[in-house]
Amino acid sequence: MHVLVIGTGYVGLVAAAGFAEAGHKVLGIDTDQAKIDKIRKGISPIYEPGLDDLLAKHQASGTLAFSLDIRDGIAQADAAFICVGTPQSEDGSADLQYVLAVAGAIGEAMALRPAGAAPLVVVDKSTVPVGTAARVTAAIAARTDRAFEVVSNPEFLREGCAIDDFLRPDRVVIGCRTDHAEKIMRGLYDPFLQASKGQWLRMDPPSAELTKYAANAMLALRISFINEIAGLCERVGANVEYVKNGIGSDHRIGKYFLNPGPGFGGSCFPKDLQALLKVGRENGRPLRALEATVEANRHQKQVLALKVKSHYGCEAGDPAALAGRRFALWGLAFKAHTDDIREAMSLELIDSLLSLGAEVVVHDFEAMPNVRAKIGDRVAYAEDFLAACDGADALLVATEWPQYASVDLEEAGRRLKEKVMFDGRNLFRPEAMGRAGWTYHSLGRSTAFPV
Ligand SMILES: NC(=O)c1ccc[n+]([C@@H]2O[C@H](COP(=O)([O-])OP(=O)(O)OC[C@H]3O[C@@H](n4cnc5c(N)ncnc54)[C@H](O)[C@@H]3O)[C@@H](O)[C@H]2O)c1
Ligand SMILES: O=c1ccn([C@@H]2O[C@H](COP(=O)(O)OP(=O)(O)O[C@H]3O[C@H](CO)[C@@H](O)[C@H](O)[C@H]3O)[C@@H](O)[C@H]2O)c(=O)[nH]1
Repeated sequence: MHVLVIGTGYVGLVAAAGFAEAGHKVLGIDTDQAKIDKIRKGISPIYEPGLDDLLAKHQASGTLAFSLDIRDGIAQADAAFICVGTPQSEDGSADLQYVLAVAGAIGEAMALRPAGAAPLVVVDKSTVPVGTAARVTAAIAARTDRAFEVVSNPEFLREGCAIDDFLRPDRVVIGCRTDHAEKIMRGLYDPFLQASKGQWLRMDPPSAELTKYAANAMLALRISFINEIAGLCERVGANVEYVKNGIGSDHRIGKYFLNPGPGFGGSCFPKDLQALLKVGRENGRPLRALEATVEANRHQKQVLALKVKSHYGCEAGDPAALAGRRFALWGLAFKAHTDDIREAMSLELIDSLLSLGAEVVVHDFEAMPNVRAKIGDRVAYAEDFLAACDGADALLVATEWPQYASVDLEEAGRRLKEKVMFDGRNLFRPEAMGRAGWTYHSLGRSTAFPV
């Protein structure tokens, strides 16, 4: 089949490479000339494991190409995927200007399709609020009388394992009204569903649109819930890792995606939660559990800074207790295996420490260039994560890069002034840390002291 993928960011680039991998002929479109130039050289503009290889392989074989102009591929396309951004507007709603601009461009270009061609399946893959398929339909129909159908096909990939998520999906959700659209979409996704034994879920477009937001809201709710349970564990002398296993062993709950952390971030959860809250308010159905999820996360993003302040006595009335202290911070990305720092808690933590007069030396395996571009020299950058510890008062962990978990702790301890750690990802076992001479603060577990 012939596929147009419009917008070559995280989602579009992965989808384009993924459909090419399944043997379809794909044309990726973006308005960003520099991005297209880079991709044409086989270089991914984003850090996503495995993506460079797929881009190079399929551009070389001729199944995958890129262009700035939608008109280059519209005539023969069976499906056109809209994968542009839907950022958060000031009022919290999803900003649809890019989606609707693409819809307009598709409408204009439809005249290039042969009269009598099968209806073009236009696919909303961007995360969009309920009712957007209808708005995209209206925007295209205002510009053409050629046949088309708009379907909703939300994307569930996670950054850092996007290729695998795309090629082996748990499920593919399709909101469509006709069998023609379903047949085209099924033809595109069947190879992936066969590989993953994933489910094919056909529904109406509004249900598909809402499924995407509800999925992210449910996942975020789990995280805020376990984070609050972790806070309670600390107060009552329980261990959140045991509690997690205890509740997760019930198959109705499950153990996955239930790790306490320093607050969720990223390009999706924060904005999608706000967009869903807005839809709820607009429709007279406020989503109170979701409001609490957001509020809990706002608090959670401060949790490491609060532990640091309490350890050094700021809260006991000495506001200057952090002045002149130096902290090593491991991890800047909002999670491991990505260079993405959007809504990353590390940035809030840095702000808190700097505002109290501390110095911060940071390390991340992929995200340092993005942080440098955002906050420049407000922090120092260490090329090596052990070097970040040199002369620091304490070590803070914000991102769960696996390399941090297998560090030589003796060496890290030798480089610090004192063996003190604030671990926002529970990478180590408190008892072992205490035995190794550390003061070890983590989440939902009692602080370990040197024994
Ligand atoms: N990033 C994720 O992990 C993820 C996962 C699932 C769903 N989503 C959703 O998918 C959508 C895209 O997200 P993303 O992270 O890929 O965004 P992104 O910002 O990385 O990429 C969007 C791309 O669209 C391009 N673009 C903008 N206007 C255009 C136009 N008129 N024509 C052609 N290209 C245009 C931009 O230049 C950019 O390259 C969003 O709605 C997002 O919520 C993202
Ligand atoms: O047990 C967990 C799991 C995640 N997180 C945090 O939650 C955030 C989001 O993580 P993750 O979901 O892995 O990353 P994303 O790449 O943002 O993916 C989410 O957002 C995408 C965009 O909508 C969806 O497609 C995915 O299904 C959805 O998981 C990060 O800050 C994680 O550190 C935790 O704190 N504990």
